[in-house]
Amino acid sequence: MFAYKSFLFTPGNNAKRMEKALSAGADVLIFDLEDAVAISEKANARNTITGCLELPRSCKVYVRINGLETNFWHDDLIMAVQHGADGVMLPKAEDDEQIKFIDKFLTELESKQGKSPIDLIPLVESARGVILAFNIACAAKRVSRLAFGALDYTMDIETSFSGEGTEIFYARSHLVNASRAAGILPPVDTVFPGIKDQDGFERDLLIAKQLGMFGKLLIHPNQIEATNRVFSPSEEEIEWARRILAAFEAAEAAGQGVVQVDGKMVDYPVADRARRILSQVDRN
Ligand SMILES: CC(C)(COP(=O)(O)OP(=O)(O)OC[C@H]1O[C@@H](n2cnc3c(N)ncnc32)[C@H](O)[C@@H]1OP(=O)(O)O)[C@@H](O)C(=O)NCCC(=O)NCCSC(=O)C[C@@](O)(CC(=O)O)C(=O)O
Ligand SMILES: [Mg+2]
Repeated sequence: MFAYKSFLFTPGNNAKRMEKALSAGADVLIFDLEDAVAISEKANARNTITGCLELPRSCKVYVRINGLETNFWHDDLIMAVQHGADGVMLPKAEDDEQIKFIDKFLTELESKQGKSPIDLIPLVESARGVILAFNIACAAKRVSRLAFGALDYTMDIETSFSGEGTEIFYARSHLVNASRAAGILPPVDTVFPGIKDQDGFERDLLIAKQLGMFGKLLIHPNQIEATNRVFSPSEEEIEWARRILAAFEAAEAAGQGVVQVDGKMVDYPVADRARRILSQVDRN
């Protein structure tokens, strides 16, 4: 599974915006049936998304279904599988039991409809979800990665979303650690609500990247460019990786497992990081 960088949410009852989003440059669109759609609009949004899923597309399209605590999730899932969504996002993901339940439902639905398995991204956005993140990540093979929802999470832990990252430092790091331990892709970071605060947004991207998260949930097209840029290797990183690998491979050929480059020690983990950067360049 490829590690996508930019995931743009678009409300599922707005056909014009969903259609436009298809060419906005995000790796993934998330047509939303949950918190961006009023209760009275849920059935209309499901029909509107059905139409948009039929449109030709060069990006992936996921559907954020309603949570298992609602009466909507069942029809949401059937629509997503029936109309060829590339993945589904489960909001308010709290534990592995939920994931196993969804996985079983999807497996039965896919075999009935002769469809291949759809990707599942649990959106972790509560204290319980964070503490059980490892169990959630291991609960089904179709879970490619976790996503973090800080707006609901900060409400759940009775604080507020500062935009500086202080109050979500632990949750972000815990999701990174749980994902690595479970052997799945790094988690996708939370939305940043300040759609006019480009500097704050870019700072938030860099903090998330440094903590080991990869990719970001977005709420506006003007957040796509910075996200794709920050989560792609920079020219400096590519040049550094090439230099490190050349020096390390020469040292290794001479029977050494460690060498100094630019005044810093380079051993296997550093060389592996350089290889990972260059392999991401090839994939991009
Ligand atoms: C905020 C606002 C209403 C502002 O609208 P405005 O109209 O004032 O924006 P403008 O700047 O005037 O738009 C300029 C041009 O961009 C187009 N355009 C704007 N937004 C677009 C878009 N999203 N998709 C495609 N196109 C778009 C627009 O159509 C126009 O196109 P055009 O007319 O052609 O020029 C709008 O952005 C919006 O609805 N955002 C998505 C909100 C959403 O999905 N929330 C749920 C997911 S988060 C969540 O649930 C939290 C979480 O669960 C998860 C977590 O945290 O990670 C948690 O718990 O934490
Ligand atoms: Mg939420």
